[in-house]
Amino acid sequence: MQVLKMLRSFRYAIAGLHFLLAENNARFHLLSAIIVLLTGFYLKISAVEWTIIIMQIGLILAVETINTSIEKLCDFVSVEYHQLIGKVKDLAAAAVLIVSIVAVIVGIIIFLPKILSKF
Ligand SMILES: Nc1ncnc2c1ncn2[C@@H]1O[C@H](COP(=O)(O)OP(=O)(O)OP(=O)(O)O)[C@@H](O)[C@H]1O
Repeated sequence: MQVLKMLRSFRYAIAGLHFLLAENNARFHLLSAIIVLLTGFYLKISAVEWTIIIMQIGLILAVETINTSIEKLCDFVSVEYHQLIGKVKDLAAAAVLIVSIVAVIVGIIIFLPKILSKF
């Protein structure tokens, strides 16, 4: 019974992933993740570096998913312009911006020395 419930929740989560992939921002993040993974293979990064990079990618995709979810909820709650809805959406977008900036910095720290050493 418990296993069936878990499987059903998993199916809903997969449906959520489909909704997410319909969003342009999420597609951009996914494409960026693929480029970062390919760069990691090319530059032969270490196991620790892979762990950090994969954690960054997971964090961005998870925060983007929550941001998209908040946007949808806001659109349902208020179709009309409302200052507070604007604030909520801006805050959710800020969360994505924060993790993205951190990921770029982490990417620079890991990849830049390896790229420079190729020249
Ligand atoms: N109902 C609203 N009331 C007030 N401000 C809003 C409202 N809807 C959107 N905004 C403002 O417009 C910005 C962009 O909102 P929007 O819903 O278009 O998000 P988005 O980041 O462009 O996402 P997407 O392109 O994925 O739909 C929000 O961050 C907010 O400042």
